Order: sequence, then structure tokens, then C-alpha cells
Amino acid sequence: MITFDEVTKTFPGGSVAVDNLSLELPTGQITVFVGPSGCGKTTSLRMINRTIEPTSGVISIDGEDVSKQDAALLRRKIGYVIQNAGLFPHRTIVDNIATVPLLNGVNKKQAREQAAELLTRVGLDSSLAHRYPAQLSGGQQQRVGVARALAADPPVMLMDEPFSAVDPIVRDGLQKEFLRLQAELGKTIAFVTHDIDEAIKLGDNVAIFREGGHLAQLGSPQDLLDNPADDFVADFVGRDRGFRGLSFLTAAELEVEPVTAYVDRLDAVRLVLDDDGRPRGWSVDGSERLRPLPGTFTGTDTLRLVTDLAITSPAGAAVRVDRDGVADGIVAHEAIARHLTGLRHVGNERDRSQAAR
Ligand SMILES: Nc1ncnc2c1ncn2[C@@H]1O[C@H](COP(=O)(O)OP(=O)(O)OP(=O)(O)O)[C@@H](O)[C@H]1O
Repeated sequence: MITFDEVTKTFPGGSVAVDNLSLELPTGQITVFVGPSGCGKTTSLRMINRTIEPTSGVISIDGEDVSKQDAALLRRKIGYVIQNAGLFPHRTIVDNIATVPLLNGVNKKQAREQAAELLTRVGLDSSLAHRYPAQLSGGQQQRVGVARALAADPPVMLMDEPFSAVDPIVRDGLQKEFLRLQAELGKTIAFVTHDIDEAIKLGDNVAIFREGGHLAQLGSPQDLLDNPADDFVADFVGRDRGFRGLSFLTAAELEVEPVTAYVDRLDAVRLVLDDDGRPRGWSVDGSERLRPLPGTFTGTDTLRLVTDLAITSPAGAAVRVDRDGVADGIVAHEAIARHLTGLRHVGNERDRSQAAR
């Protein structure tokens, strides 16, 4: 567990970046720091590995005050990922990843072998190992940044807007990969973002900061949406709140129509499959020029994704696939609306029975 105990940071010139922050980041979980620009998120993060020193207060990891530890050794025990990856431009990918193990005295051959393994673990092809950072896309560089931070198997990771500089589709892939890795690894992670959507998607806990370096509220994403502590938090999480709430509901109970039966009544849009039953695209009015699917879903995806897919599809419907990518159902947005009506009804009944007690 990482603990902030009454931590304040005042920069020379008197600007208070972090004001009397007390906070716990539980072991093995992702705690996201989110808030408007300049509210002290990065400063708080960087005080954990002592790249910034607090003016007062104590930060400890598993009960040990970080200020009492050798700063260089402390940093090697803490993975650090930043925006734009911050890779060393003149080192190959594999040597970038091996940086900390080499500093820790692991021999070169072993460090490179581990680095190559990590490369595949973060979803990159091992053929990229001997390229230089400039020969990779932004999203690939970001994955290498994560691999480098993981290389010494640190129990704690600090991530400062690691996925902000890539386009939304690549970001979505990086976030999913990151959650999959974290489910395997269970690191204690402090993650900075200014994007409340990202905070809600990734955080086990979310700390909302407000200007002046104050903690406005700490809670699970659901807590923050259901019980915002004040108007600032309500406003911050409130934009698109209903839509965001769909992130907590899964598509498991959605009623789907059989794939073959589905033809959109309004625009005669039909789903075209390949020989294996995988979706190829939508055909409008029998045209052979197919419109691509924005994506597909499975029963474990969120209602938010399904709604988004349905809204952005020319058919007004989202396609469900099985593990092999074979289409096994279609859900139109009318069916999603019916499902939501059912859920609201259940919620209202629950409220009534609680009120009656
Ligand atoms: N080295 C510094 N010297 C003086 N003031 C600083 C320094 N670093 C940060 N600050 C100030 O401290 C405050 C908090 O900065 P910080 O970078 O922690 O905010 P942030 O919430 O991470 O913002 P952003 O989302 O824009 O990165 C800001 O007002 C900033 O101008």
C-alpha cells in the first residue's frame, strides 16, 4: 500500500501544487488521479518516486517512508511510464526494455531474453526487438514504455498520462491490454489522467483532484457516479453520466436476434458474413460495396460498447460474436432501449420496497 500522510508541496515562488493530501493506494489495485489541468496530479505522482520532494508530510510504501530510502534505488523498484513513452532514441527496443535489469546487475544476455519475452507480453511482435524507437508507431512505443516499466518486475508502477498521446482507437486497445496485464500481474498502480472516462474505465479507485492541489473525493468509479461528494465532483463526473453508467452493465442479458433473420426494416441493411460465419460488413440495398462494422461484442463486454456499436452502425444494430469471431447474434438499439427500460423498472421497484420498509 502507498500512503500519503498530510503531504504538501509548495514550489519556490509560493505556488501550492499539492495541499495537505492524505490518501491510501491499496496494494494490487489501480488508483487513478484525475482532475483539471494544474491541480497537482503529476506532482503527487512524482513525489512517490522522489523525482519531486514534498515540502511537508510523509509518503510511505508498505509502511516505509520513501524519504528515508536511497532515491536511485527507490526508483529502480518503481516502474515509471510517461506520455510519449520517453524511450531512449539511440537504444534498440530490446535494450530500452532491459535498462533497469542491466542497472540491477542482470547479465546482458539474460536481460535481453527477458526483454524479448516482455515484448510479446505487451502485445508486440518479437521482430520489433532490434528496431529503434523512431521506427515504431506511437501506440507501439507506448507498449514498449509499459514493457520497460515492467522489466524489473516492480511491485509499484507510476503511470503519467501513458495513453494520452495516441488516437482514440489505439488508446482503447492499449487500455484493454493494460487491464488484461494488470489482471495477471496485480501491481500497485498510481495512474494520472485528465480524462474522467479513462479514470472510470481503468480505476479500481479514483481520486478526483480540484484546483489548488486538494483531494475532492476518493472512491470507486461507481461511488463517484452514484454519490458525488459535492457540485465540483458531480460536475466533473457528470458530463455524459448516464452513458458512462452503461460501463458498469454487461451485455450478458441482452436479447439478441438470430443473425440470418436480421434485416434493418428502415434502410434494408443486411449483415454479410464470410464462409466461416465471420462478419464482413453491412450491405445497404443489396449493394456489394460493404460498409465496415465499427466493431463487434461478446457477452462480457459492456452495454456502453454495445450501444456505441449500435449507434455507429449503418444498421442501427451491434453484432455479437463467439470466441472464434463467428457472428452469433444481432441486437438493435430498440432492443437495448427495451433492456434499459427493464433495468430501470427493476431499480424503481427496489427503491419502492426499500422505502416501504
Ligand atoms: N517545477 C515547478 N515549479 C513551479 N511550479 C510548478 C512546478 N511544477 C508544477 N508546478 C505548478 O504546480 C501546479 C500543479 O502542477 P501539476 O503538474 O502537478 O498538475 P497536473 O494536475 O498534473 O496538471 P496537468 O494535467 O496539466 O499535467 C501547477 O499550478 C503548476 O504550474
